[in-house]
Amino acid sequence: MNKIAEDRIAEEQGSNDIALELCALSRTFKLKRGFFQAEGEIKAVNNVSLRLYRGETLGLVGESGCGKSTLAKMLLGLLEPSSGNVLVNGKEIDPTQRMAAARHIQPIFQDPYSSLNPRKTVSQIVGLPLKLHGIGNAAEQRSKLREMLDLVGMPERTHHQYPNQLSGGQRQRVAIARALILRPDILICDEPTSALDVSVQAQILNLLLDLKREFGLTYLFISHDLGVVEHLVDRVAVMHQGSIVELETREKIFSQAQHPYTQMLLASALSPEPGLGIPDIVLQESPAYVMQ
Ligand SMILES: Nc1ncnc2c1ncn2[C@@H]1O[C@H](COP(=O)(O)OP(=O)(O)OP(=O)(O)O)[C@@H](O)[C@H]1O
Repeated sequence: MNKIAEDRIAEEQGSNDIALELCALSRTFKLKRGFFQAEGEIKAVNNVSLRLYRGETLGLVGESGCGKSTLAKMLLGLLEPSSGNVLVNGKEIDPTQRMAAARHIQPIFQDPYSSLNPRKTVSQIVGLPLKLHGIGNAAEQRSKLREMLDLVGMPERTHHQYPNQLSGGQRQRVAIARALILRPDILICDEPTSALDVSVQAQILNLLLDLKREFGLTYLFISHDLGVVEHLVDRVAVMHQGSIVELETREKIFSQAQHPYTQMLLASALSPEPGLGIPDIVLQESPAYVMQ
């Protein structure tokens, strides 16, 4: 989909308030010579331009290795783009100003266990951003902390526990509380439920929906699970080999997908064969679909 189509969607939504803008973002990795591979480079993200409108949930889907996490890291200022830039609320992210960007944009990663410090308690983990950013005095910090832990459904008895004493779902609740304690506008959710049991997945997704309403958040929701995406997002961007090949409203993607790769993703998601997954197809060049 091109920019004109994106602008049309913005018009239909009655919004051109842009929370996050990616302008021709690319990231190349150098590949060292190895046993199975020659020296070279890989364009993990190739000239991606996207806008997230305030209050929307944009799904980013694509098979493993298509560049979703690389894109997410650049949005969070954790990885420098090879070219292009990222604007958060109209201001460019400078990777050296990560602290400033953290007030507006926060991540939730797939594996809450590895993203939580095992030597800190729940209260220490969630309270740390307030301390680092010098927000409020000690009493105010304690009250914000309790309020946030309450909102994400962490009972008081867990507040002094360590990550290894929590369930997977509780760990993800802690990660969500930590992401929200600074009251950011935008959450980058990178496969936030794929490490969880199915029953817990639904609870965490519902929590994310409730918090979005409560705080008026904007979400970039990265997932390979089209079932989850269908229930959660307003628009879907389909990524293939580093590029966005289709970007449309959820309704259009799920009922009238145009790009052959999107059609194939949808077909494999519906496949009755367990474990079939998404085949790694190589598309023929179809420049008409590639966003400029
Ligand atoms: N630090 C790195 N050095 C070299 N190549 C990298 C590096 N990080 C990612 N890549 C490559 O870039 C491509 C995109 O990787 P990325 O992790 O962004 O994909 P992904 O879509 O998030 O996959 P998954 O869903 O499996 O997490 C892959 O081919 C990967 O091997």
